[in-house]
Amino acid sequence: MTQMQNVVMSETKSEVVAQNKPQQGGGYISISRNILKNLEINGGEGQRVVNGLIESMRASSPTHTSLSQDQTSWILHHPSALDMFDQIMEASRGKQIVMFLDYDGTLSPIVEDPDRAYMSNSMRKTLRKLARSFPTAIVTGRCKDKVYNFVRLEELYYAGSHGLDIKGPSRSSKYIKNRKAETLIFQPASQFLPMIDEAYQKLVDETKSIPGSLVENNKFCVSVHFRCVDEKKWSELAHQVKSVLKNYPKLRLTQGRKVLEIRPNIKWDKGTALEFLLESLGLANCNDFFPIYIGDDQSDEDAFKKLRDRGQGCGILVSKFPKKTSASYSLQEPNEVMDFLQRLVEWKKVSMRARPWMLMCT
Ligand SMILES: O=P(O)(O)OC[C@H]1O[C@H](O[C@H]2O[C@H](CO)[C@@H](O)[C@H](O)[C@H]2O)[C@H](O)[C@@H](O)[C@@H]1O
Repeated sequence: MTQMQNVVMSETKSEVVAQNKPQQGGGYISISRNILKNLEINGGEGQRVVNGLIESMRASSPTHTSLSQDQTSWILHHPSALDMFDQIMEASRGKQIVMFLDYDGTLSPIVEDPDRAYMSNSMRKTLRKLARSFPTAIVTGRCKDKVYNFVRLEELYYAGSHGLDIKGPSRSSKYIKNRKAETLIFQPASQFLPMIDEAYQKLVDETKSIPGSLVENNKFCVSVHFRCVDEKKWSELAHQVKSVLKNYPKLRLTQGRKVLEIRPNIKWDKGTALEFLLESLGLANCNDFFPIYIGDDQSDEDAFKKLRDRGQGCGILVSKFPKKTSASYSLQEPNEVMDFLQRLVEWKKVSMRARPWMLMCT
């Protein structure tokens, strides 16, 4: 391994198994969502709800190995964005491409220690070029400052805490014409800050007895990681999280990759953040733009769905295995994301050479 920390190789498949396990009334995800919905809205119904949460956590255990959906049929429905590159570019013809990128699992490989989820230098170089070619935003569950420390590019938009903390580029890019965007700062849940801080502290205290658990303060949301927790302890952890949350009906619980995420119970997610950013770019009400959103996690589904509902652009899911998704295309891992972004930059260069007048409309 060349990374500073071992990249987690085995987990994705099992998570996907969980999400595709067929159940009455829909796939695993919908059942899991109902469970979470209960937790969110009613504050839960005691043991039954906690059991549901544990089941959902357990379903992503590495001991589950069989896939319920055939890889070949899934890839037919979600073909590789690299294989479909020309078709995607054809669909964007005459439109301004706008790039939205998730961070963990998309720009950086999944690792055990969230503080060491470094992005490679070649990915950084690629991103820099990308931002010179198209307006580019990072949309992440991480707190904005933390993700900025990993990415370190001033020319990007950053939407941290699942879009609850948005900031425009501090260095201008020739492709960002809306000068107001450069001073953009938006925090739709700032009144939740004291509550989140308090809940964070309580979650730290409550879960400290569980070896391997890690509570991360992402400013407008809190992540309780269980990637390094022995599966036998997941039930205890779920109980602890639930017992803290019952005192915070204004917070809701969602689940990502081996992580429980606690956030304000407001209608704001990566999808609404995407819409907000398009608006800030002055693009929301016109048709001549083409948003591309690339992400790997459950929270990215809100953005994929938003694009589908608007009938604009496309979503690309980063996954090696079949997953229920609203994205149209797939890429297997961050290295493929980098290849795709590099091709975009090249494509832009070539089309500028061929049609320099295009500079007028990009
Ligand atoms: O929206 P994202 O950028 O994908 O952020 C979602 C969560 O990402 C991070 O956790 C995930 O990546 C870690 C590092 O690879 C991994 O250890 C963990 O298991 C994953 O869930 C981040 O640490 C969380 O705070 C984000 O909510």
